[in-house]
Amino acid sequence: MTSTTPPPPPPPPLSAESQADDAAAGAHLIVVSNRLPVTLEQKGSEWSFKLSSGGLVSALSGLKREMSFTWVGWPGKDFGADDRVKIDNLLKENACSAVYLDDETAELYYNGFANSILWPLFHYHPGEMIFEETAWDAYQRANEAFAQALAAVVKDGDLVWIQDYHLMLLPRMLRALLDSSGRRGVKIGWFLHTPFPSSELYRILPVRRQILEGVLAADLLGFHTYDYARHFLSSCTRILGLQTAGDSVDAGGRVVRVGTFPIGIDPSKFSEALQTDEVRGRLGELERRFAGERVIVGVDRLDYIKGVPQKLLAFEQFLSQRSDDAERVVLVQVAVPSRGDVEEYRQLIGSVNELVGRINGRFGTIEYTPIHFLHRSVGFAELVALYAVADVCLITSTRDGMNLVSYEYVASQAQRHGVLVLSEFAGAAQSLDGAVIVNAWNIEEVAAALALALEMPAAQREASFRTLHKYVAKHTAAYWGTSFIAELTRVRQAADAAALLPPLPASDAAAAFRGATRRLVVLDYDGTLSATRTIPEFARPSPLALRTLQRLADASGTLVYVVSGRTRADMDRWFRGVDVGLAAEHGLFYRHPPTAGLDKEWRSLPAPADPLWRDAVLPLLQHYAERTPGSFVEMKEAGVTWHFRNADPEFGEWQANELRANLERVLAHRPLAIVNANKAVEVRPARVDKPAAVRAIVAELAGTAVDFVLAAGDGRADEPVFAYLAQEFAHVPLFTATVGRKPTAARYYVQDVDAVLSVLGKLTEPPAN
Ligand SMILES: O=P(O)(O)OC[C@H]1O[C@H](O[C@H]2O[C@H](CO)[C@@H](O)[C@H](O)[C@H]2O)[C@H](O)[C@@H](O)[C@@H]1O
Ligand SMILES: O=c1ccn([C@@H]2O[C@H](COP(=O)(O)OP(=O)(O)O)[C@@H](O)[C@H]2O)c(=O)[nH]1
Repeated sequence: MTSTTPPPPPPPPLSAESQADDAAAGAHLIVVSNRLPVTLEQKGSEWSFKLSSGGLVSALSGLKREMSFTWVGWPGKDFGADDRVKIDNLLKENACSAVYLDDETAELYYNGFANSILWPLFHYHPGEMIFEETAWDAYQRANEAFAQALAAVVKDGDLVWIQDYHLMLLPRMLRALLDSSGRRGVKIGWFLHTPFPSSELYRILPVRRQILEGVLAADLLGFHTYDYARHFLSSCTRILGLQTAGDSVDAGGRVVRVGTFPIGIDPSKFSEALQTDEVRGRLGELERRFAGERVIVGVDRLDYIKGVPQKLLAFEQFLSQRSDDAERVVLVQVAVPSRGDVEEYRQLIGSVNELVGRINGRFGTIEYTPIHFLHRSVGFAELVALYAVADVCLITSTRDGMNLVSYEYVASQAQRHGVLVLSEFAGAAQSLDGAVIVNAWNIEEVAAALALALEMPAAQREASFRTLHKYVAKHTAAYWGTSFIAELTRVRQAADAAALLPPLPASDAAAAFRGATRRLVVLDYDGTLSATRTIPEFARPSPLALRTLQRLADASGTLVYVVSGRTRADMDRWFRGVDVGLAAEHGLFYRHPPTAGLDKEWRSLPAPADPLWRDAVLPLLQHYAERTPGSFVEMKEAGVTWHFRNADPEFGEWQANELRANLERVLAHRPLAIVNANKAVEVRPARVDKPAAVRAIVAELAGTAVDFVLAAGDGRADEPVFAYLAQEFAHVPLFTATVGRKPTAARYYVQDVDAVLSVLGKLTEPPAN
């Protein structure tokens, strides 16, 4: 080991503040985490408060200038009523607020569910997972307690940032409470600090749906790496059947943004500590202690995800390959005790102790102890001195959300330019270019990497260090916090409009209906009058839907049109005997109701004639149907549709993208439209769409002084209908509604198909009094 001179001053941190949106300025941020980052101590009858340091606390330091914030979390244990009052006051003075959980709930929620079910599953250890209903109940209770506590402090326009796997039901529970109390413009973000596993593993979880649905009520979901985000998106597609893009989930019409925000540290804390007398003094002592030896450092919570046994075995292998006269190498392993209440962690301690004993017994001498094993936490000065003295930092996590130790080592190595040997299974491996990346399960490979790291020439170490340091200095905890909050502010701007969308006021609509004499009702079919089904044939109108439509049609002066993408044949069959007008194949064909006083025959929009287009399209669609199990081709009179609702959802989307590209090539310059439908790709004559049909219908009703209009639809094809009606009937009582709350051209929203039928039913009911 060479001696160490004081490190150079730290490079200036790159500002992340510039990222913060202007829109975020002045907003109030509420950070929610399982544990409040505080230590509460009682002296006599008084309580004292100390803020702990940590990644999140550092992250918020970057936001303090932009906004005020409050921290909401569990204070670590339950307190009696008298103490609660004092503690609440103390916390309030320090911008914190406690969520109290009784000790049994806290134990079952934290150790029983979060740490015994979600933690092992998310880290690819399903074998360690023990699912118990009582723990799940406690998890729900604890999340509900958080929701109640938050609902008491959240105000209109606040930003709420929820942390981690402990609180995955909270976004949904909180959203429900905020909606029911009429709070507006609250933005909810959620960040996962652990990995999100492959959907193949995630689907083991008995409550997999509830957990996904819980977080999907947020506006922005953050992950450390794109891999984790990708796995999450895939689970949403496979388990909930939702449509996803690379950066979002369509949660029933509400777009939830999914992004990657790799966390960092506050590197100046380490570079500044290295200038202090305490750390320099300790560093000098360590250098003397390890003179003539090379030092490898390991710092991990003693958790099965950290791969400590793998690290010890790799070190043993490395030692076994060294000649007797080679320079001595020691491993200083800090193993911070963790989660001792959980059985798997207790077992780990036993096996690690055994390995340390065996290796020290095998390679140790009176003068030389190969492994210095510290089963305890160390103070900050000691930790920084240890990082600084080490020639190599070895991280062998078998899975790890990020791993901040790797960043901290880099931040402490300005002088020595030590080598970081980092498991590819830590999130940090995706960012820390310049580290020696290893498969932690491959003992030979890790042993070889240790040899390589210890022999690496100074110039190469320096070059690697520069790359690593540049990243760590820029992607700080503050940068992480600021980027997430800036994005949360941005994503919500579009969603705000949808959040402000009012529900269709059924009684106002009924009053206007009663007051009118000539009424027009335009209704989409799939997703509006009938819930979407896996097989299109099964989506027949229910007896209730048919009864409701007939009652409407019976109201004198009321013209009801069902405007659908279905074929004339389907529409004819399904609505036989019901006195409604129909539009089929997205408006290509339409027909007036018998009560319109017009000829009842099907009419057709003038579609461009190109009789041969099917010859070009059909073989291509059939080719995709054969190659995509579960998909099929539906022939319509004028259009043709390839459905993939029943195919593997990801493979289906992939094939649909490919098919669209091929169709665009084959159909270039033909008067045809390639339409992205819900889990389907449709080809049909161009310039035929629903608003064109509604326009034609209205034109043919000319002379009819319509004095009430109601329209409802759930899809993208219905949006131009709403826009057209708003323009055409600007001076008439107009009730347009999208099904499901989302950005829309409609004036209102209706929750779902049942709610649509209920609103339609109310129109013809006699007034309440
Ligand atoms: O306090 P414990 O329950 O014992 O656990 C400590 C923390 O472990 C997890 O940390 C994760 O977050 C780090 C920062 O994002 C990341 O580097 C690491 O890979 C993760 O394991 C856990 O998510 C926290 O809730 C715990 O407090
Ligand atoms: O005795 C110690 C040794 C380390 N650490 C800190 O524990 C954190 C570990 O974070 P990491 O992301 O590596 O893993 P986690 O434990 O969160 O899974 C780092 O900030 C370390 O500095 C600590 O608190 N006490």
